[in-house]
Amino acid sequence: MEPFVRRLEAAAKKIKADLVIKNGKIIDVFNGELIEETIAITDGTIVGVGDYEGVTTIDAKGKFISPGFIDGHVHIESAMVTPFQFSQVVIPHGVTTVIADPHEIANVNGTDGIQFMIDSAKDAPLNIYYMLPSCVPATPFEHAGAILSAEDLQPFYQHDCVLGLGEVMDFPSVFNQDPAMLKKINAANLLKKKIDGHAAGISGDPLNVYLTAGIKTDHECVTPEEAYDRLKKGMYVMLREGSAAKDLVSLLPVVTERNARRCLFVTDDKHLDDLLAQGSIDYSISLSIKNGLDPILAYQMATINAAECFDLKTKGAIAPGYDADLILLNDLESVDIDQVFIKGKRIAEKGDFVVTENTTSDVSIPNNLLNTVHFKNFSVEELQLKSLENAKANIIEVLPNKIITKHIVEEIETSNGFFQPSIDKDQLKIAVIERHNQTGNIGLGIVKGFGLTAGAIATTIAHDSHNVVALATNDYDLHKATEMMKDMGGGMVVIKDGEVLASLPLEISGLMTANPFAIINDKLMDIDHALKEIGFKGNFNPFLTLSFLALPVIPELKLTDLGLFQVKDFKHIDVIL
Ligand SMILES: Nc1ncnc2[nH]cnc12
Ligand SMILES: [Mn+2]
Repeated sequence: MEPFVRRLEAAAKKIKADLVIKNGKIIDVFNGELIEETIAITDGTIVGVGDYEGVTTIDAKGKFISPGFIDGHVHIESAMVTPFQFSQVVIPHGVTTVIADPHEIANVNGTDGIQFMIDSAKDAPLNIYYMLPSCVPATPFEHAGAILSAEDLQPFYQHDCVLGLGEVMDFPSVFNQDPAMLKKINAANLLKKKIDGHAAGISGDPLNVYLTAGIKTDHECVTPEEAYDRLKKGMYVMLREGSAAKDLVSLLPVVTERNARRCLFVTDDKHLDDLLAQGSIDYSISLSIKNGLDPILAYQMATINAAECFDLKTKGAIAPGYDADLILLNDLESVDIDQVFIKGKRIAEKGDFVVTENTTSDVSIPNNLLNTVHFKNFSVEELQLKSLENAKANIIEVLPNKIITKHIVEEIETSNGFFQPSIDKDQLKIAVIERHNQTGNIGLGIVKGFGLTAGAIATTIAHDSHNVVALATNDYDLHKATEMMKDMGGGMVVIKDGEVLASLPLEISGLMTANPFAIINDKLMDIDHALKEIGFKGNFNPFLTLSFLALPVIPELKLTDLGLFQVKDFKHIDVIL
């Protein structure tokens, strides 16, 4: 019997459902209530909520049953693992669907990177949808490993997993009607696809340009006022709780019974160790409830709101015709997950991944995604920053758990005509080394707020162009750290007195590794210990924070391979005044 007919027969109780789940307290996301009914599932689809019998019966024993959680905006690469591995990490946390934006790997390997992410997702039990990278490179003020045009993106719209155009970050290119950007936006609108926004620091009338262009979401709000302004204009607001950007609690005051349906949860960028230790959207729910949000609103934000934002018509609810992506919970407020089902199949139990038929992705890594760190050798002297006695400088000040930075001006120490990093003043040297096109570009700057007392750190995760970004207390360790990036083919490294204290190779585009996530987590622990040896005491993730200092579309002051960049005026400025 054809599956569709089987489902109708099961719905009509003319045949038994494949599976029924009895005695559960179901979250009815439409009425916002708990209902005690039986869920009938056939061919992975919910065919009935009511009084049903099934070939197999699961007794939920009074547990709560939620629709599977949806992460509305995530860069999978930021977890440093492949989509297949990523699904094994997030499913035990109740995430059954993600909308991902592969612009990280696209900035390194262009369309080959996007294709790899789509192929790698096919093996994964997690429902992975993609938004196509709209800004590669993010701005004209940096060099990435690719330049993606509307023509490059067009073929990918044929994939069912592609929902639309990913976060439009280059606001001036929309505001000034740059032809290349308008072509990408028009293509998505003509195909009636979704378009994600990124409107960091933009409010009031200029924001109308985004909405008029069809850009309907934003994940960059850092204040309730910004969120309110976006909701008023018809935007969906994505409350972000990631590893570097933790904006959820400060945004919660904007959420009311009346507007909650236009709010959803996203992680955006969450490191593997945070996902394993803290969780994903499950953590966002529990954190929201802990901070006073009504539990039902929180579960609606994590499920049906995200599904409706992206027109996923069979996701986000426990109702006939919806996919049987659901979670059994022991407790709603603490989001204590007992079992996770995807399309009616039990995938995770008590926080562990239930072995499914395929536990390793059989997608091989294309060669051109390996060994992607290319830059000419340079001397330590080329890392020096010319300065004057008693000079002042434009300095990037980092804020814990934020990806925005402050632009401050301070007096710096100078000797022999060059800037001297100062541990007392917490003024460290930062460098961005272009690694894709052998341009030889080295952007130099000064950063405050990391508090390192020795050594250097470097990584090839440097949003969004993913050049090498390095931070140091001295030029020798800075040079060694950047050299290690080339030797390792990308990743993360901690250096002290010329020695490698800890490292994590990321062989795929310098962003991810195909190694099992457990191995990566151990190496991240080693890195945490090594960070302490160079004096890091902050309550934030220094590598993730460092990785955002090269992203010139997030206020206030950032650094690209072309130099210091003042975001509000969208222009480069000198370091030394
Ligand atoms: N929040 C963000 N905005 C733009 N690019 C990003 N890459 C990773 N996170 C990002
Ligand atoms: Mn963004």
